[in-house]
Amino acid sequence: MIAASMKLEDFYVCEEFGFMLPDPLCTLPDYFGQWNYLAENLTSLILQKRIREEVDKMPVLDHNKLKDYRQLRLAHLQLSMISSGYIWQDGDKGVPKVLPECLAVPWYKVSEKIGIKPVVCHPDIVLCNWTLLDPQKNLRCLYAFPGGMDTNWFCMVTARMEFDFAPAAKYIIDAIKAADTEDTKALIQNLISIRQVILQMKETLKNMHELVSAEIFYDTLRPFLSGWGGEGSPYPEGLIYEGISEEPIQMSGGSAAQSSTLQCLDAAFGVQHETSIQKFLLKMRDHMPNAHKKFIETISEKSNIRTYVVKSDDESLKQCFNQVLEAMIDFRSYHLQVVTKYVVVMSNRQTRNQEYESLSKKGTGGTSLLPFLKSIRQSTTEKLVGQGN
Ligand code: HEM
Repeated sequence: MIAASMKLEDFYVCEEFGFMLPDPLCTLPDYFGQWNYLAENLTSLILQKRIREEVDKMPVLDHNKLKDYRQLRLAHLQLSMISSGYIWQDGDKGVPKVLPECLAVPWYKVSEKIGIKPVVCHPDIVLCNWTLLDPQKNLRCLYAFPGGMDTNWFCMVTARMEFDFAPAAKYIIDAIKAADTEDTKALIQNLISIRQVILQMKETLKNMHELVSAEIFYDTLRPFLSGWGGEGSPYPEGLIYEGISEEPIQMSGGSAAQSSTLQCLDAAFGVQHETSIQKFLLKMRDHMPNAHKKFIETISEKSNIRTYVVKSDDESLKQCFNQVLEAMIDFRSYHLQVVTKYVVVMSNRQTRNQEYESLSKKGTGGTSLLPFLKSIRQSTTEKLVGQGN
C-alpha cells in the first residue's frame, strides 16, 4: 500500500472518533444476562467480596453467539472487568491461581477474535467503555471498577484525550502524502495541526489533577488494572486459564501505554526507543485491536516525514517539525509529573493500601517507572532536526 492510498476506515480509525469505538454497545443480548449483571454490579460485588461466589455459580456461555464486532468488544470489556474483580477482590494475598472456565474460555476466545490479550486493557476501559452524557460531548463510563467518580473521571479524561487525538490520524496520513509529493506547504500545515492536537491532549491531561484523587487512583483503582506473572507478582508464573491451558500464562496489566496515540506519533516522526523499551512498547501493541496495530505499523513503514525535513533547505519546515517534537517532549514531561504524583509519591506513603503490596512501585504494565519514561522522552529529543541531524 502506498501512502496515497491509505484510508482511515481500513484501520477502524476515523476523524471523529480516532481509535475510540464509535457508539459502543451498553449491554449484550439476553443470553449473556449473567455477564451483563456481574459487570453492572461489579463495584458492589467487589466491595461485598461476593464476586467469586457469583462467578462460581455461572455456566460457560457460548461466545460464538456474539454476533458482531461491537458485541465482541463489549464482551471483552465485561469479561475483563469481572475477571479482574474475581482475581483481586481479596487483595494480593488471596489471589486464586486458576481463572474458572466460565470466564477463561470466552475471554480467551473473544480476545483472539479481536486480536487483543485476555487481560484488562486500555481498549476495554477507555476505547469502548463510554457513552455521551450530553450534546457537549461530556462522557461517562459504561462499567466501572471501585473508586466512584474518581475512577469514572480517570477513564473519561483518558477517553477525552483519545478524542483530542482523533483528527491527527488524518493529519498524519496527509503529512506523509505531502512529504511523498514534496509539497512543503501542505506538510507545514499538517505539522501545525498535529502540534495543536498534542497541545490539546496535554491540556486535557491537566484535568486529571482536578478530578482524580491520587489516593483513590493508587489504593482503589490501580490494583484492578494489574496483570499477572513476573518477579514480585503474587503469581510469578502467571494465571491458569481453565479450559485453555494447564500452564500458567503471564500478562501485562492495563496501561495507557496501550493507547495507539503516542505510538502513532512516534511512528510518524521516526522516534525510536532504546531496545528494551522498544520491546516493551511493541508488547503493548499486542493489547491494541489488530487494525490499530496495523495502522501504526503502516505509518512507521510509510512515513518519510523526517527524512524529507532533514534534507529540506526550508527553515520554517524544520522549525515546524521541531515544534511538533517539542510538544511531544513537553507532553511526556507533563505525563512524568502525573506518574510521579499518582504512583511514585503514593507508593512511598506509610498509609498506602497494604492489601496490594506486591503491586506497588511498578507501573500497571510492569515497568520501573521513572527511568523508563525519561528514556522515552530522551529518545524523542534525539529526533529534533538541526545541529548535525
Ligand atoms: C493518573 C494517570 C496516569 C498514570 C498514573 C499513568 C501511568 C503510566 C505508567 C506507570 C506508565 C509506564 C508503563 C506502565 O508500566 O504501565 C505509563 C506509560 C504511558 N502512559 Fe500513562 N499514566 C496516566 C495517564 C495517561 C494518560 C491519560 C495517557 C494518555 C494517552 C497516558 C499515556 C501513556 C503513554 C503513551 C505511555 C507510554 C510511554 C510514552 O509513550 O510516553 N498516560 N503511564
